[in-house]
Amino acid sequence: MTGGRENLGQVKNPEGMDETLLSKAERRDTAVHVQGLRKHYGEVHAVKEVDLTIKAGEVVALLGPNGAGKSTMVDMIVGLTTPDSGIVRVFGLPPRQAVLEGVIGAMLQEGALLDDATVIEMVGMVASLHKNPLPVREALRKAGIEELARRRSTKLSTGQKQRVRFAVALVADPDLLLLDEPTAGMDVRRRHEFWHSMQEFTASGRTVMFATHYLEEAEEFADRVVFLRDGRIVADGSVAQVRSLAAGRTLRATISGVSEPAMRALPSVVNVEIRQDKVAVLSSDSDTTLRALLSRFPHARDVEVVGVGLDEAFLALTSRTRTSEGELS
Ligand SMILES: Nc1ncnc2c1ncn2[C@@H]1O[C@H](COP(=O)(O)OP(=O)(O)OP(=O)(O)O)[C@@H](O)[C@H]1O
Repeated sequence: MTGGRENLGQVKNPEGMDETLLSKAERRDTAVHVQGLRKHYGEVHAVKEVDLTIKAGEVVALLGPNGAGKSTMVDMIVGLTTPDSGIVRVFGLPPRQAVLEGVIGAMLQEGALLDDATVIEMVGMVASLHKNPLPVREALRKAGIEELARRRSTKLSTGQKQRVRFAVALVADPDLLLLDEPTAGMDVRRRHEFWHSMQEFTASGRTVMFATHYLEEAEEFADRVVFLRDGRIVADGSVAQVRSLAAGRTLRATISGVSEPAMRALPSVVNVEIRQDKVAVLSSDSDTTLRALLSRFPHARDVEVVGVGLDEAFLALTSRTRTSEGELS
């Protein structure tokens, strides 16, 4: 750590948890700091004890199946949902303060638009709430909706509404953009335009965290992928790690009397599924795994090796338990 640290001690934050104060330099370099975050709704534990740090300038995709807790996480980072316990800091600030200071721009799934206002009026209203907003026309241009400026929100398509929400998020000229399924409802061309605008934003070194169901988007636009399942981070790695996993192969075979630990013990095995005597093994190096499998189980029958799609890699990842470091192996 560099100099300038103001306080190295542990303090009690308002939620009653210990928190290490960040130095000025760390506050500048750490876009999101989440520690021991939990949220439940009745019986449902939407987010369970999540720790996450995002450095300034990172583009992070939050992936996970329906109900994994992605929106709850995003809502807590934006300050719309209060955690049961845990800490959230955005560039060292509590979420609501970060929003008020224009540090966070958010584009949420259910972000309401005013029926009677035009697009330019809505974005203008939000701009007037911030200290140093972008000129409204510039926010519209960046979101690719200049031509919709005089349109009322009742006359917008789903994809157009998403882009208006994007302009609302951009107009604060934030350091961190939080996006919850930003391209939902957009066709392929609009999706590309959207991500093009986003790249313009990230090129200036700003931080983005987006929740998505689309692996291709995560692969193409994120530096880092965080997988959530059942309210926990089950994997956290660079896009290169995910790519190498997706470049793996599945070996299928029929092996009588097979056990999961025996299959997991084979080299380069990432995931194992067994149904009766049918085995499917996800491998990051299928040649090595195949040689070991045939040597260990010479009676294996119907052996085949097939490519793994991103979807399969994703399912394998989200069905695994987290390693001690939380990294992809
Ligand atoms: N306001 C709420 N009241 C009750 N339960 C909720 C509420 N919000 C979320 N949940 C529950 O918490 C869990 C996590 O939901 P969340 O919306 O965070 O997941 P998600 O990963 O964003 O899902 P999706 O991809 O479907 O949007 C789910 O079981 C959901 O039903």
